Amino acid sequence: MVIKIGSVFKAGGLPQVSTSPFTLRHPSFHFLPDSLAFDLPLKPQDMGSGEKVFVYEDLVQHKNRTDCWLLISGKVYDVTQFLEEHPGGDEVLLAASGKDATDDFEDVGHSDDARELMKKYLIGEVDSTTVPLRKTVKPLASTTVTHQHNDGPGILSKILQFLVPLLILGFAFGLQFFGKKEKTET
Ligand code: HEM
Repeated sequence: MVIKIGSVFKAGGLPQVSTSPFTLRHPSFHFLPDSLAFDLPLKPQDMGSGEKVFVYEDLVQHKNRTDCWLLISGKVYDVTQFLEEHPGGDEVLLAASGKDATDDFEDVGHSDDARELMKKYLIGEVDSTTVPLRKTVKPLASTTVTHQHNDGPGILSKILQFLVPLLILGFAFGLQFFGKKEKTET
């Protein structure tokens, strides 16, 4: 039976770690008598700096004007008090809550001051194993179409432009030649 050190359990909707600073008691094994219950030794760095560890699903419950959390680069920020002050407006923050907002945040190109300010709202981090993978795959159709435009029809139409007049010319000469031949025979 393997337990990942640093895994999170929820009690009353909130993730919890055991009260002892370097141990974590997993509730999945609550059926074990206390004498058999095991505490996993945790190194201080596993605990972070006393920050809470959340699961990704927790974010869904904090995406409104009175309770707004952001997930940026694995860290969770409670920006409820910052909504009104945010220079980019509250709407963008609300739209970026309830999901991984890393790309939204980075796309804006926030200043160093903004990154410093973030620390004020940091409340914990998210268990990375609970975060869905980000989709970065480009649609296949667009690459195929570009490819076809460059090679396929381009070359084919050039060949046809050259061949069609030649064929018409050959056909005309052929008709003339056979027409003359028939006349001389009669
Ligand atoms: C804790 C999180 C955040 C903090 C502390 C923060 C802070 C700031 C600050 C200080 C600025 C002023 C410009 C600068 O110094 O870079 C700013 C601008 C802006 N932020 Fe944020 N921001 C946060 C998250 C986000 C997120 C998730 C978005 C989502 C798209 C966002 C969108 C914007 C936009 C659109 C602007 C305006 C940029 C402009 O007008 O040039 N911010 N933010």
